[in-house]
Amino acid sequence: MTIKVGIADTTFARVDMASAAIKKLNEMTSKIKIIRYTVPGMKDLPVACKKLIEEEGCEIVMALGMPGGKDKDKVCAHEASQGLMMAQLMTNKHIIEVFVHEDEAKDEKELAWLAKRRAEEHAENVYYLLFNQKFLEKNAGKGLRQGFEDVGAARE
Ligand SMILES: Cc1nc2c(=O)[nH]c(=O)nc-2n(C[C@H](O)[C@H](O)[C@H](O)CO)c1C
Repeated sequence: MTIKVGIADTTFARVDMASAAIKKLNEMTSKIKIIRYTVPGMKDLPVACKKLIEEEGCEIVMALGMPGGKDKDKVCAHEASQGLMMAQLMTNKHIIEVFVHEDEAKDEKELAWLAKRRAEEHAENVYYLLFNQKFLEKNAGKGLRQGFEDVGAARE
C-alpha cells in the first residue's frame, strides 16, 4: 500500500528544503508517494497543508518555510505556526513544521547546510511517525535536535 506524503514549501525560502526532504524520504522507503505544493510564503503554508490532506489524501505533511530576520518576519512565522497548529487539529493529521530562521545561521553557507540538514532530519521523523513509532519512543527524552547538533539528555 502506498501512503501519500505532502511536502509544502515556499518560494520565499532561500534554500530548496523540499528537494532535500523528498530525497531523504525516497532513500528511506519506496512505500510512499510524494505530493509537492509550493506557495509564495510561509503564511500560505497552512491552507496548502490542509488541501494536501483533505483534497490529495496525504497521511502526513511537511511544512517547509524560512522566516526572514526582521521583526515582521518573526511575527509572520508565529502566525504561520498557529495556522499550522490549527490545520493539524482540523484534520487530525501531523503537519511537521520545518522552519529555518534566516538568522539562525552565521552566513549563507551555514544557512544552506542547516536548512537541508533540518529538512532531512525531519523527513526521517516523518518516516518514523509513519512506519516505526517505536524508534521515536526509544529516543524520547534524548535531547535530539534537527539541524544543529543534538544536545543530549540532561545528566542526573
Ligand atoms: C513579512 C513576510 N515575511 C515572510 C517571511 O519571513 N517568510 C515567508 O516565507 N513569507 C513571508 N511573508 C510572505 C507571507 O508568508 C505570504 O506569502 C504573503 O503574505 C501572501 O499570503 C511576509 C509577508
